[in-house]
Parts: sequence; C-alpha cells; structure tokens
Amino acid sequence: MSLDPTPSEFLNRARADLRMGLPVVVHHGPRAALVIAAEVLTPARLADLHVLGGSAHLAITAHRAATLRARAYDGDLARVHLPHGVSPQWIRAVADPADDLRMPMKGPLMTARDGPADLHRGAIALAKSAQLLPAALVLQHEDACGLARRHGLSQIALSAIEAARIDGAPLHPVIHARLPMAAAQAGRLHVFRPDDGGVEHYAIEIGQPDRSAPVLARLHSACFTGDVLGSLKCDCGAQLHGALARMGAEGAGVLLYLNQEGRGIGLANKMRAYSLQDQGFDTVEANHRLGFDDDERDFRIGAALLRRMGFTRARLLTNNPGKVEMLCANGIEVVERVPLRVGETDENRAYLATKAAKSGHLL
Ligand SMILES: Nc1nc2c(ncn2[C@@H]2O[C@H](COP(=O)(O)OP(=O)(O)OP(=O)(O)O)[C@@H](O)[C@H]2O)c(=O)[nH]1
Ligand SMILES: [Zn+2]
Repeated sequence: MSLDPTPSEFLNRARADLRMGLPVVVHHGPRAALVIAAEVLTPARLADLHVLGGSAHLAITAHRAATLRARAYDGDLARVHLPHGVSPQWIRAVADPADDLRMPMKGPLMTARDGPADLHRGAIALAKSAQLLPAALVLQHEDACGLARRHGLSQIALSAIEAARIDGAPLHPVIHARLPMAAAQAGRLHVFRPDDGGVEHYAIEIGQPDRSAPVLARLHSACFTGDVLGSLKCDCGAQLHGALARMGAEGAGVLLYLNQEGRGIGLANKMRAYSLQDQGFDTVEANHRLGFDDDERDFRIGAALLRRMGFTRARLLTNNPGKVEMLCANGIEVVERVPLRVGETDENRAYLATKAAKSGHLL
C-alpha cells in the first residue's frame, strides 16, 4: 500500500532515530540486533540494554581498531567485547579519539573472531550516514523485532542499508530561480532533493551552457569553514569563488554544490578532525583515528546531477583525479581537467601537501 514507507524512507527515519540516541533494530533474515550510536548513548539506555541480555559488542571500523591496536578479524571492522560493568565513558573513549593521547585506553581490547559481522557492518554504515562517529553498540537479541514493536522502535532491513550505499537515493529537481552573483549576473540556482527526503544538493548554472558541448563544471563539496567563514586551513573558499569567476568570465558553466561537508563526514566530525590536527595529526591520519576512510564522499551524486541537467561531457575544474575517474565511470566524459590552484596560504600549505602525497591530488 502506498501508505507503507519504502525501505529508503525507513532508512532515513532510522538515521534520525539514531541521531536522537534511540535504538534502531537492524534485521537480516532470522537475525536482528538493537543498534545505538556510541556517541549518543546515555547511561539509562545502556542500563536498559544490559537488562535485556543477548550478545552485545561495540562495532568500530578497522581504522579506529588500528589506532587502538585492536584486532579487526572482520576485515573492515572489529566487534569489541564489552568489559564487565561497562560504562558509557568507556564506550565513548573507544569511539572517540579526543582523549587518545591525554588518557590512552588501557588495553588490550578483546575483539570477536567468530560469527557473522553483517549486522555490525550495517550499524557502522548507518552511523556514518547519520554523520555520527562510526561506532555503535550492537545487541543481537532473539526478540529484537518484538522489542521494536512493543517499544515503537524503527526497524530496518540490512538490505536497505546496503542498497542505499550501492545505489544512493535518486535526486529530483525541486525549484530553480535566477540568482545574479558578483561573479556572474546570469546565474541560476537549482535545488535537488533525494526521493527519501535526505540531504539536498544544489547546482549553480551560469549563462546557458550548450548541452551538446563539454560544459565547464566543478563538483564542489560543502565546506562551511572555508566557503562561508574564509578559513585559512583549506583552499575551499578560494576554489569556490575562483570557479564561479572563471565560469562568469567564460559566460557559461555549472557548479555543483554538494552537501558533503568534511569529505562526507559532516561538520561535527570535521571539527573533531581539526581538533586532532591541532594535536599534530595530518588530515588523513585524523580521519583514520576517528574511524573514517580518507574520503567518504559519493561523487556519483555529481554525475547523476550533471546527467539530470542534460550534460554528458565536461571540462572539470579540479586538482583531484579521483573526481575525474568517478565522473567517467558514471556516464560523464571528462574531456579536460582544468587545474584550480588558488588560495594557498601559510596555514594550508601542509594540508595541500598531504592531499598531494596521500590522496593523489595534483599540484
Ligand atoms: N575530513 C576533513 N575534511 C576536510 C578537511 N579540510 C577540508 N575538508 C573538506 O574537504 C572537502 C574539500 O572538497 P573539494 O575542494 O571539493 O575537493 P578536493 O578533493 O580537494 O578536490 P578539488 O578541490 O576539486 O581539487 C570539503 O568538503 C571540506 O569540508 C579536513 O581536514 N578533514
Ligand atoms: Zn575547506
């Protein structure tokens, strides 16, 4: 019936619950688990879960496990055994690297070797997509779905989490309107919204680009600190304004403003990464200590938006060969990479050098 939420609608609802600190039930065939994001776990909820019994682990990524010197028997993740009388502080310390140096965890952390880790993998994917720290308490329980029904908890199929990761929700245009800008009088802002009501993305179209020719394009990832505040720690603000100015000068172009703050980890986690950078770690090490990959962005969104707007070929303004590859793999032919070297400062020189050395950016 059309009143029934679709799997992706259930998923978006589950993300909101997770951010509130509510347990979400993830199920796969006959197995199901209650999942609570580590960073929002309250003492009361931890005590309630304890009373339920079942088998509980703290799921963390292999990157976080490596920092904590815990064995990740599941490859990309580790299921950490909870010590007797586990406290929310202990869970927080495993999940959050803020105090790693000041108060190193007393190890060794024991991790599970046997049994399936698929629900745990789903839990981490869910926490990441909710832009929380990628760590979750996972309580496998034989009556998890019954508990969900009795307590009004969201239930989500593992397959829905996996499908969202593989396909992403389709985006549809909501509205577009004229937007004269300093860089170009003939500007137009388009708003796109995913079918599941998730995060919106924007396209800024300058002039009337010819759909039958390669369009001067930029895939710009949101950077509140650089784009809005003029942060000197990165080059984003200068790249944003430099790209618009170039499109204004050529009279045509399209800049996709993708809401993938912090290379996809969200502003709170990016600020956690900045705090670690103040402790001496570089941009990639900081992401890893938090449990993230170097780059968690999904550039397929950019390709889908360009196609949706009628473009099939682009001259891409970027120093990141990864963006070129992803566009080409997703139906947009990049006929030229147009370098965008602007905004280097004393503050961001090391950051740009790290991106060149570790993430393949071109200088
Ligand atoms: N996690 C994390 N994200 C950062 C950091 N500094 C900047 N960012 C984010 O990195 C992204 C930069 O995006 P872009 O400039 O589009 O991408 P790029 O990969 O550098 O490629 P080009 O700019 O196209 O050459 C933005 O989402 C920023 O918020 C950092 O230290 N850590
Ligand atoms: Zn930035």
